[in-house]
Amino acid sequence: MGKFKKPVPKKAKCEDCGRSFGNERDLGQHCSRAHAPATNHEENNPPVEFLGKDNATSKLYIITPLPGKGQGLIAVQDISKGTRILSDKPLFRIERFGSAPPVVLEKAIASKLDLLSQNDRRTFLSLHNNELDASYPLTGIVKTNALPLGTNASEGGLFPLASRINHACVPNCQHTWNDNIGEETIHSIRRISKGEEITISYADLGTFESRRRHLRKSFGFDCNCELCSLPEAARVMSDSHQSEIQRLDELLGDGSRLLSNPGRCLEDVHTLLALLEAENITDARLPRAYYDAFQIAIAHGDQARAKVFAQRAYEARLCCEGEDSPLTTRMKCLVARPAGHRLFGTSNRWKLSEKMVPKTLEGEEFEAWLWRRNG
Ligand SMILES: C[S@@+](CC[C@H](N)C(=O)[O-])C[C@H]1O[C@@H](n2cnc3c(N)ncnc32)[C@H](O)[C@@H]1O
Repeated sequence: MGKFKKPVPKKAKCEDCGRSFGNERDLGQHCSRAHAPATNHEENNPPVEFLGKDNATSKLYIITPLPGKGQGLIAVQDISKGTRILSDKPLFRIERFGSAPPVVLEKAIASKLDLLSQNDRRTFLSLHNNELDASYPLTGIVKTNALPLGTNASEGGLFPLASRINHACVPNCQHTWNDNIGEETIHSIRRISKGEEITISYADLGTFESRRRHLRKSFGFDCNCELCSLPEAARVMSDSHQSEIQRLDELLGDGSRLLSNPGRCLEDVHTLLALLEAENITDARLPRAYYDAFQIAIAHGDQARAKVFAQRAYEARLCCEGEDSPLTTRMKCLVARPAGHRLFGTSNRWKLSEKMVPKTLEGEEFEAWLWRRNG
């Protein structure tokens, strides 16, 4: 199974947006949703105000109409970073639609609905439908709202609450399918103020133009989030960061490079992290980058740095997904025993015991050691 011992499998591509996903490095989400053109929200979904049921006592959010967006979730109190805002069971699961004809999909969805309680069926039918084509209303609802059930998922889920969350290009929440509990979790990845909208990203889409094209074509709206509203000069700068983030992320998926040129790969992770910070990105790409650094270190026998990277990956994963997520649990085990990773022993180039994490270094000096910047 060793990613870097055997040739790295070619990354699968999201059928919808073409973004790579699905190798074991991709611990985060790929394109989150099925895609469909727009229709008028307010017509399809009469406004309802809904109090966050998972948090009925603490009232973290309400579901309410938002100008130009249909419905969405608004925080009704300050929410600290790393909070599980909600955890949602799917109404039903459905295979990724691929290229099946709509009439077949419509039938498949109808047979799923037959198995639901009247209440759940009503909830499904109340979800937003972006499709202009009224001939396949069930397919439209699924395409607008389905979230993938995992990174390599062949299935998507329809959710009463999570499917109500709107998109932002730099969102304040991470959505994750948690296979341990069989629910979609939504975690705050930065502090959210009372009155702020709760948002997730429907896909990591790169530059302003590519985001705009994709969101218009697939979801029928023009995004006016903070990132998409930057003035021209700032947007040019952000676009160059976003492109570089995508390039480095792809590059780090090349396992053979990690074996032949670990120093350069580590440098790339360091650059990637700086760019994520510059773009205020604290989503699942953060733990993934630290996990990349962990793998580089452990593949070359450096258990000391691997331990530090594992700890950082664990903390970032915990924030995005919570303690009960399979990936958080896995990272916790690797913090305890970095050598438990299958790549350990691939090479002894940087061999260093776990006990060799320097105790006297702090701040910049520690970072210089960690990233091997001392020559
Ligand atoms: C999964 S639904 C989200 C909930 C939806 N707003 C509702 O009323 O149920 C996705 C749809 O919400 C709308 N939407 C999501 N994010 C948006 C945004 N940032 N700006 C405008 N509309 C948005 C789009 O119509 C999109 O197709």
